This record gives sequence, C-alpha cells and structure tokens, in this order.
Amino acid sequence: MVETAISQQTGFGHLTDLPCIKLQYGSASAVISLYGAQVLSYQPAAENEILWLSPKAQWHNQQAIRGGVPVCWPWFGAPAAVFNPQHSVLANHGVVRNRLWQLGRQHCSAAGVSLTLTITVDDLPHYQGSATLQLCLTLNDSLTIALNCNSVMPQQAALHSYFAVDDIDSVLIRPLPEHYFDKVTDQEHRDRRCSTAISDETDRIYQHSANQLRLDCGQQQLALSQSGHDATVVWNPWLQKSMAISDLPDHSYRQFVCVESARLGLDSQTLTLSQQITRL
Ligand SMILES: O=P(O)(O)OC[C@H]1O[C@@H](O)[C@H](O)[C@@H](O)[C@@H]1O
Repeated sequence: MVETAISQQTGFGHLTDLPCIKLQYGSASAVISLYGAQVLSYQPAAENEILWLSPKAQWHNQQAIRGGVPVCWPWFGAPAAVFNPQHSVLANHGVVRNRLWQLGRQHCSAAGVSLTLTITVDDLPHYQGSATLQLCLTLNDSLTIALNCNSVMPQQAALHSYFAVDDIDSVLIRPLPEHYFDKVTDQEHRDRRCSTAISDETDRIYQHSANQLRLDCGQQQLALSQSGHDATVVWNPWLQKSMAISDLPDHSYRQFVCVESARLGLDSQTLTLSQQITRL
C-alpha cells in the first residue's frame, strides 16, 4: 500500500516564511506555494529534484518567484492590446504570479494525491466580471499540473516550468516544429532538425507543438505531456540577460531551461491547459 499525505508547511528553502503545501505519494513528493499557486519542487524519488528554483528568488514586495512552475494568466509576456484597453503599465505574464491563492479540494488515494488551489480575480482591465482560476495538482508516478477557467473571455496562459539541468550544454528538447517565432530577433525562423539544443539566449515560441515532448537534462530524461496548449515556449536567458535580471545569479542560466506549455490564442474562450512531467 503506497503511503500518501498532504500537509501544510511554512517555508521552502531560503523562502522561510512562504506558505506552502507538500504532497507525498510513496517516495515521490511535490511542494506548492500558495503565493502564485507555484509548484516549487517535484521529486519523483527522494533527493531527485526535477525543478529549478533561483537561490535569489523572492516573494515579498509583489515579486513573482523565479523558478518552479509559475502560472502566467490571463496574458503571456507583455499584454497584447486586447488585455490593456486603458494602455496602463501592466506586469509581464499577467496578474496571478504574485497573489495568494486559496486552498480547495484535497484528495488522497492509491491512484494519486491531488490538490486544487483557486483564485478569483475581479480587477482585470479587459473583463468586467470576476473570473475564477483553478490549478489542480496530481502526484502519482508523474506530476500533472492542470489550469482551468470557465469564464469566456480573451485569456492566454502558460505553465512556465523551470527544469533543473546538469549543464545547459546537455539540454535537448524534441520533437519541436520546424518553424518558430524568435523573440530575441523578433523574427520567424526555420530549423529542420526539429529539436532544440541551447547555445545562446533563447526565447522561442513554437506554435502547434506536439502533445508529447522529451527533455534531455543530462543524466536525467523527462517526458512532458501537454494538452490544451497551442504553443510551447523555450526560454533561457544566457549570460547577459541573467546579469540584468536581479533574482537570477549571473551564471545560473547554465542550470535550467524553461519549457512552457502555453495557450497564446487571443480569441474569447474558456481555458483548460495542462502539463504532465514524468521522469523516464
Ligand atoms: O522575467 P519574467 O517576467 O519571469 O519572464 C521571463 C521570460 O519568460 C518567457 O516565457 C518569455 O518568453 C521571456 O520573454 C521572458 O523574458
């Protein structure tokens, strides 16, 4: 019989006063912060961390936590015009990375341990009503992160996962579409190899990406299953950009890669988006 548990804990790593919940399923565990509904740790086995958290991450003063799996919603990156009718100064990646979420349903069974966090947002510049967002985390032989919103409105979202890697030189992500939009050069590009190794600043949007990806992180390989997405974003800031980002140590870009399951369409609709992480 597999042992399961859900417990509250204060603090994770150097973020000693952060309210968190820990899930356990046999020897697998996950930790999620109520601030941002951000998964900070996923260990399929003891001492085997899959995610990367910046040693300079902060959560006070409205700052989004750098690392783990940030939830970007209802816009991705800088807001498109539809999200910003007043032309205000709005935060990158939406409004829920730096708010406290509420604890919802918790369930433990032999099939898995699951937890739902919810947040209701009534101050969106582009939407008059209030919208409730749910994040459901399920831990068993994989970790599944599912984001859902039933309001019909323009809404983008991303599960912006930071994966720990042995060294950035050992990273390979495949399969990826041939065509991508490069945010570094602001141009469309084509790469017939259908995989990505990282050797410079990388900020790419791959539209119509597959449901199943494989991420080689060095010693470790992961299967990433995504659904509800219309794009996968691959991000690594490399040295210059890391030096400009206050909560990233200069050389930490070698230790992680972001592979983000994203829904970037601007049409008005409900949202269901998920990413499942499985160690191979
Ligand atoms: O610093 P932030 O707001 O967490 O964003 C980090 C990066 O997130 C990525 O998803 C974007 O594609 C990048 O353009 C961005 O720089």
